[in-house]
Amino acid sequence: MELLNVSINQANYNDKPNVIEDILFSINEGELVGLIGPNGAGKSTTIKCILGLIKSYEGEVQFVGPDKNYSYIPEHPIYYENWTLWEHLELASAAYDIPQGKFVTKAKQLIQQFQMKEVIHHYPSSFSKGMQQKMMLIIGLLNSPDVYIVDEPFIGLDPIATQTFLEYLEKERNRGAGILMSTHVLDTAEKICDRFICMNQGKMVAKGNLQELRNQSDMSAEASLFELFLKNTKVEDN
Ligand SMILES: Nc1ncnc2c1ncn2[C@@H]1O[C@H](COP(=O)(O)OP(=O)(O)OP(=O)(O)O)[C@@H](O)[C@H]1O
Repeated sequence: MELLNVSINQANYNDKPNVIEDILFSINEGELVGLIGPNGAGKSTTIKCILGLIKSYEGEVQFVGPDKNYSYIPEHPIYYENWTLWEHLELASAAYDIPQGKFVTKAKQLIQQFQMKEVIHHYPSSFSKGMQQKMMLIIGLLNSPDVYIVDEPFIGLDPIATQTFLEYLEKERNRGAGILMSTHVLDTAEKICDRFICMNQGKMVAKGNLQELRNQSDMSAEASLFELFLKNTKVEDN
């Protein structure tokens, strides 16, 4: 069953027209879709359109079915300087309207799993980049949404946190959540994603599962996601 339908004809920033064009895909229940492409390809812009942060795009983004909720895990940590980790979680819980008992159990479980117990009452400005990223993951995972929109979650995470996050994603997929995840970490994406959307210079240049990408790209049955990425995003020298 479809959870999210994205059909963007074009989007622009004030001074830049057609930053992305003809982006068309959907996310189904229990599916993890990888959004890949070089720096500046338009992945974050696509995500911003989905989140409603770019008002001037042409097209439609539709969460299918009644009362669908989503979580956004940003690429760059966003936080309030004067609020502790726990206060951030309380704020998120209020925003998501999570019952108090359920919130406390889930928040403590996530804090334990992401090894942040020691800093539960500390300010995120005192955290390392990876710890700030873990706080973003914990906030994003708090409300068990129907859809996750995740923008490059892996940068700065240590291997244990990466493993914890991947296990969580797998659990959430089994529950039926759909996930759109932008990432440059192609070896991980190759292992965990069901399908891929490959963007280059604002356009979708390939989409499908690994085998479909290989067929579309005229590559062998052994071609890795990295090789498919290179083939589809090659910039010709003038
Ligand atoms: N706020 C902005 N104002 C103007 N142009 C922008 C803005 N944000 C991004 N762009 C431009 O839009 C294009 C797409 O950028 P976007 O951030 O979507 O790429 P990306 O695929 O997410 O890249 P990366 O992998 O580096 O995060 C780039 O040419 C970029 O310069």
